[in-house]
Amino acid sequence: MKFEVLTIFPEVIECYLKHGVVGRALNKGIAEVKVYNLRDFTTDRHRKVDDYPYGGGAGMVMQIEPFYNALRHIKSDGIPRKVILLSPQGRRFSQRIAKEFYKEEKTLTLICGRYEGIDERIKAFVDEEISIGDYVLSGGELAALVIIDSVVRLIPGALGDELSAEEDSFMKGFLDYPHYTRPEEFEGMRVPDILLSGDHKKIALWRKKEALRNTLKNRPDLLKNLSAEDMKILKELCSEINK
Ligand SMILES: Nc1nonc1C(=O)N[C@H]1C[C@@H]1c1ccc(S(N)(=O)=O)cc1
Repeated sequence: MKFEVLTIFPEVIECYLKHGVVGRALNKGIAEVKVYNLRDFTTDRHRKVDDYPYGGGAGMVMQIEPFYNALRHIKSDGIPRKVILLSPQGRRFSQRIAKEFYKEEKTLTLICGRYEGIDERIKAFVDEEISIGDYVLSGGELAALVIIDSVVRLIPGALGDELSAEEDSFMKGFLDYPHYTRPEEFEGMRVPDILLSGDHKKIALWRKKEALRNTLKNRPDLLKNLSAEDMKILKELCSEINK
């Protein structure tokens, strides 16, 4: 899986790519990220990337030319890619969209805006606009990293042998179960005995029940299309809660 990021702060992206799951995936060669500094695609000696907005108003707007020059350079290889603009106005990103991007197997070219955004004419060169949430960030770089991280986790081998993306909570369609590790007791709070029992079948059932409990409490909207087994567990849980 290949990613390309257009940004005025390449170091923000490059720093994140040195660590953790994404860093290991890049070192293994199962993912590739190319970061392009927009200032390298300017034509003036000040390497200017923004200007005052037509119509007045506060803030600055990113100029289209550096993005256009960068995209023309990048696209000259003729490889199919999906050009994505990160902005609060885009389609809301989710695990489902991460899977969609992964399965498409196209290079994802991520355009990161700053300031008040990018000249509207950028949309003539964009395939899709994506938002990671209903808030305004200082830059699209965090959103680009969210997409890179969540898609890279789906690549076989990215999570290492002991884990798989299928284990991720949102991959199963609901929230995760609680996790514990040593010590067995901390400030009077004990690890649930079931987790110390060694009975893997009962532990799996407990984890499913607690995942459903968390989902019922925090994201009931995710409780749809449950299997008959999960529905049975959910009903038991509801009767316990209503006792
Ligand atoms: N949320 C987000 N999800 O992805 N990107 C997000 C984000 O906040 N990016 C901001 C830096 C840039 C930006 C882009 C567009 C606009 S605008 N003029 O469209 O309002 C405002 C701000």
